[in-house]
Amino acid sequence: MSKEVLNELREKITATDSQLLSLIAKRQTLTAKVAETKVKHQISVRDKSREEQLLLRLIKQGQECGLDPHFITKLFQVIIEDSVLQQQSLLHEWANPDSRLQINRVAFLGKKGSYSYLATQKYFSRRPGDLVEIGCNSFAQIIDKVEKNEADFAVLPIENTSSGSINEVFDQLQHTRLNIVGELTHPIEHSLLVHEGVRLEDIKTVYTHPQVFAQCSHFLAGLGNIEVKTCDSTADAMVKVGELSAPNAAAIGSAESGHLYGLKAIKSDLANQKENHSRFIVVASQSIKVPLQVPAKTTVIMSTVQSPGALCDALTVLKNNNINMTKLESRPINGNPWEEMFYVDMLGNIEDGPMQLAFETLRGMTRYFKVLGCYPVEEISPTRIAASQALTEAQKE
Ligand SMILES: O=C(O)C(=O)C[C@]1(C(=O)O)C=C[C@@H](O)C=C1
Repeated sequence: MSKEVLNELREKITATDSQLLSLIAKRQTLTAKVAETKVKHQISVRDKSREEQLLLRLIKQGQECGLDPHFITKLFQVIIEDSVLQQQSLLHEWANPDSRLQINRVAFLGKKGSYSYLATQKYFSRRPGDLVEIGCNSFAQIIDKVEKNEADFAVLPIENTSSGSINEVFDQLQHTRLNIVGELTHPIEHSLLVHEGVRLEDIKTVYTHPQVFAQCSHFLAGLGNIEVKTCDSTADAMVKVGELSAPNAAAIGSAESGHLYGLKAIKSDLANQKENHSRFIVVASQSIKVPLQVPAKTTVIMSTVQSPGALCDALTVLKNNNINMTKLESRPINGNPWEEMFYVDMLGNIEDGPMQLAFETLRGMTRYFKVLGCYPVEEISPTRIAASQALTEAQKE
């Protein structure tokens, strides 16, 4: 193929991609109007049966043009997820006009390129206002920035699918007056980052964050006799290796961020578990109002009385009010040996009748009870039934 033919084809692809972008933008304008209508008529943002119909039709239509049903499913799941999140964030803005800021000052762990930095970018890309990044060295410093009004929000990692709960963050939440106003899940894809030309067998020292060390322990054990040096964040690990001229050092971090420090990924997918995701919470001084059309989560902390079955009794209150608990974590109470503070995440809006009833009962039977926040659920489970149904139908034809 001559170079001119290739160039001509590429120009056509570029033009087609531009049309695709315009169509996606047009779809977004339409879904924003849908959001307005839903607010007026108090209809839920998510309508899974509409999504199913939509996917079924698209898969069929796509097949007529020779497009793979798996590809169509994946593509539209992403488009619908974006549409739901976009609508949720519009509804949130309309319900909380005072929280709309021109500038969002956000404190997070590490520097440019840390996973918390990537999560911050992702979360605030959907929100109005410019982002001012405030990189911090510790969780305590992050919380302090918001408490002293030097930052409007803090983004904190709370749990990871490989290494579990991040205890230090739970402990910070015990003592702060800040509120949880949001959450997000971000894929954590660890790569081994080195200077150009460095090979795996040259590496003698790996710089990493302790949580990342835990998440990649199998890979690191397989490297044999190497020295592991811990850093405050993955970005610090990248800075360190970026500055070192030694050809035998590597950092573990996101490949996407490695280039910020002149580093290149020589090995990816280092985590013990393939599905390696972190859940982050967003905290602020003021609580927010979550519109009833948006799926919500509420988080509380409580300490129960010291009697047999006290925790079980407290959780039964949730069960009796048909409240679905999504996480239960316990942490020691500082200064009270063998006593525990329980963190409970549950699905539902704090304004729901059953939740109010449950909290009233819990306040009366626990030693300590505090709502940490009610916030929109940001995890959008893709509509799968429709996809598998359509695939079966397509195979039959
Ligand atoms: O049709 C709606 O009700 C929409 O909100 C739009 C849309 C979509 O993007 O197609 C998004 C969310 C709903 O779950 C269903 C469909």
